[in-house]
Amino acid sequence: MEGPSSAAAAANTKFIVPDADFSSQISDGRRNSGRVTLNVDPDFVDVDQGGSEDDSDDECFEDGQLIREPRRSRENDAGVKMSIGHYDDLEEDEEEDEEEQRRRFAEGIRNIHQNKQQESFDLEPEDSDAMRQLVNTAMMFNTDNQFQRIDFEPVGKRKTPKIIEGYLWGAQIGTGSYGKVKEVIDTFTLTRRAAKIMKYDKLRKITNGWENIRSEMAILRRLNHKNVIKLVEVFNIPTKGKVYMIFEYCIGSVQQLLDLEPARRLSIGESHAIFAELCHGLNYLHSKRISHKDIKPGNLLVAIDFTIKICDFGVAEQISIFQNDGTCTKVNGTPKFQPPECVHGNHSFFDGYKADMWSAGVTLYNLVSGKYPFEKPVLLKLYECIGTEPLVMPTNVLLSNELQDLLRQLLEKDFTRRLGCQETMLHPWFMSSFPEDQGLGRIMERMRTGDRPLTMIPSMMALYDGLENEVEIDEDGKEVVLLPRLTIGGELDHDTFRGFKYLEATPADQLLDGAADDDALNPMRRPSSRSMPTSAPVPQPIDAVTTPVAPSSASAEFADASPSPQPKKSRQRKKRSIFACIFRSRTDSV
Ligand SMILES: Nc1ncnc2c1ncn2[C@@H]1O[C@H](COP(=O)(O)OP(=O)(O)OP(=O)(O)O)[C@@H](O)[C@H]1O
Repeated sequence: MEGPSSAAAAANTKFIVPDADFSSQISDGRRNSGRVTLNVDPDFVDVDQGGSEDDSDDECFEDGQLIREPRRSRENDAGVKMSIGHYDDLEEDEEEDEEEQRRRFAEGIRNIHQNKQQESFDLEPEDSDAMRQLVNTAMMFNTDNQFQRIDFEPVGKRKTPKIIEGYLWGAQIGTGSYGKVKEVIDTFTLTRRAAKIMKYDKLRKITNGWENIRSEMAILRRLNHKNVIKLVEVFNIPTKGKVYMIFEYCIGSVQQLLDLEPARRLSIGESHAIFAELCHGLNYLHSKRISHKDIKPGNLLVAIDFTIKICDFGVAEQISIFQNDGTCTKVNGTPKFQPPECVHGNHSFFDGYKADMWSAGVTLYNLVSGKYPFEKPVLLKLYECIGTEPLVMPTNVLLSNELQDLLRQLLEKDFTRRLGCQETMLHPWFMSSFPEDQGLGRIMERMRTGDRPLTMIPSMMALYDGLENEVEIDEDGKEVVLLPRLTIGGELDHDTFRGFKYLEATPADQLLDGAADDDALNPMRRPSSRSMPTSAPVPQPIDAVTTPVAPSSASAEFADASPSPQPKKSRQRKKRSIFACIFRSRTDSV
């Protein structure tokens, strides 16, 4: 499929761009309504929709074609309990003043939108002083019944917060040949995500750019496995000329792990742990008749719970169900990881599954030794080397006989004799275990303390600095400070900034802490296509539909999770800040 020749043409393209129906939907709803709604309550139950959100990700695709899942119109969110700009059910209590200020804030933001006609409100250098003034007016907060004005730093030094399609944008966390990858937080589900941003122009310039992206989306939406990256959502903004793919968030790639090591290699136990997860992911892909064709450490991401996720399906191929083998004809991938049958020109076809196993073999070789089995500075020489030269085991590390045997069988030049995925998983080295401290433990420690803090903090500060403590009334009627004020004098107060702890905590920490009962460590998210993009069963909040629920406490998930015949006295929650929700959410990988 040809890529659209212009943004206008893109708007008519069925592949990514919303169809006419959707265009009219969004003109009613959020996109053109000029409203920014930070819908931040994870307990939110959409009463209008009967508490059951039938927004499975399948709506993104119709007849094999990708269509944009329309965002629900904010006009219908009468049931929203904690969304800036919607306070239909606002209880009259001592906090109304503050709510009033929030409403004023949201109104200011709406003003900006009406004037600027775009989803985000980041100021570019060419923006006028008048516009800046307008933003300043909108960014007023009230801490002690006194308006405060946020002074803009010189434009260019720091961008103002940006919210696009409900995602609050953080910093760039990666770059690929197709575009940038940025960290975002979904303000609906309050989950950390990674957004891959691709420009139409760039996609047009890359050979098969549009085809590859389209194929990546089509393949990814069918996949649901713990070792395969999850595609949460896809949308585009024709006026910006950009396509956005929202993925589950990962803290880094295996390549980054290797780069952190002085010797550029991992221990045998670490390599084994990563290779085992890679094989589980590949086995799943092959069972779905998908050949990845670009397996390498750079395309293995490490999730926050330290599972390995295969990513980058740009050149992956869906093998026809009418083929009884993995025959592929299109050669793609990274040269050093390509098998002889792809680079040597002796074959008119190759087995995609076996090609993946070769790449997995090169990856394993690279993990344990930091070297590549076939390496040459010039591409043609490299290809010749892969096709003809015998495999030599690395000399910088001592490999066990079993590991050497596995490498030989994976890096077998004759693909008909090469090990398949299931055979690999039955190999003695694969099945052997390693001391626990040689597994991913060391990696976990390193990455846990690595440089992946929440990069949206400055944006959240700009939007929410000055909010009061989050308070909850417990069962005895006592006030419990759930989340203390996060800032002192415009600076993050690290002593009270519990979020960092939660963001960095592992599930084991939670158990050790005995904190599993703590609300703050049990993220509650409403069921949504955004947090459950796959075919995972969505809990049906029947109780929530039929039973009137307390406005701010009982979520559908809660209702489901509390089947006790003696209903507990529901907690009365005064208010909840976006910070608290975000820190609860961490990532849905956990
Ligand atoms: N879900 C994610 N979470 C965290 N970081 C990510 C995520 N996806 C991608 N990245 C980072 O962004 C980088 C580029 O992503 P990706 O490989 O998907 O882009 P690409 O354009 O397809 O790249 P390539 O040049 O390999 O084709 C990755 O190496 C990784 O560091």
